[in-house]
Amino acid sequence: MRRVVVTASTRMELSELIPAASALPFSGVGHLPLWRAELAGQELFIAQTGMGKANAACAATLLCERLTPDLLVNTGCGGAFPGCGVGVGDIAVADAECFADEGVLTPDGWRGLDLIGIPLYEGRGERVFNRVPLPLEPARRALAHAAAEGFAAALGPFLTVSTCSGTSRRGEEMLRRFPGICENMEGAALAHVALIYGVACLEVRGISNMVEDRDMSRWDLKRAVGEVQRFLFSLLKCPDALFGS
Ligand SMILES: O=C(O)c1cccc(C(=O)CC[C@H]2O[C@@H](n3cnc4c(=O)[nH]cnc43)[C@H](O)[C@@H]2O)c1
Repeated sequence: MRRVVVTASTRMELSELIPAASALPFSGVGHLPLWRAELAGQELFIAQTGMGKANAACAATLLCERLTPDLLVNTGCGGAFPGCGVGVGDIAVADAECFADEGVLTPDGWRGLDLIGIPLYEGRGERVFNRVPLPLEPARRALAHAAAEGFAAALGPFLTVSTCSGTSRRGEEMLRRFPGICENMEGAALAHVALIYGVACLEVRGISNMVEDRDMSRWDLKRAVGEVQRFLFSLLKCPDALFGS
């Protein structure tokens, strides 16, 4: 039976998926709040990682060590960069993840880890500095599934940050570092651990806000996490869409 592990940083981002999948609490994987279900002939684990890169990397390591998943799916909400093709309530699918804060601030501006010359990951013919590649086929199948099921969605690179971009100016600065459609706080860490363990990784997020001057009245966390969980549940019920036929 194929094993799929879904992660999100907060309980709110899993609040509809857990009951929809009839998942039950499962203990024994470190400190992690975890649920287990069987869905469409697959074993599904749903884990709450906590917010940010440190929590995400710790959780992903535990999950890869203890559960040896066939696929790691990271979900939750995220901010969309204006003009990238998605808005609040839409779905963003990652084709790569970038550690967008890791680098050097030089007198001539910010530079990525290639300036230092020491990769974050080296192996299987790859040297990864800031940009962690994600397997393209699961991402393309997820995008096609979104279109088929009537969800507005876009595919593109995601940026993972420690400091959320709460101004348009900061958002523009981040896009000068790396092209991207969606900002978040965990994805690159999960993609990085999945790469180390050789586990396929997919990231799908619901857009809760635009990356712009911070105005919480324009955010819709509830709609974002609702849409992405409905989308993800529909995807998880279709092993062909998840793994290919
Ligand atoms: O209060 C704020 O200014 C604020 C800024 C960014 C995110 C939050 C949250 O409460 C959610 C954190 C959670 O959601 C992801 N997320 C959602 N939108 C963004 C964003 O624009 N930039 C970065 N991360 C975002 C993130 O992955 C966290 O897990 C509050």
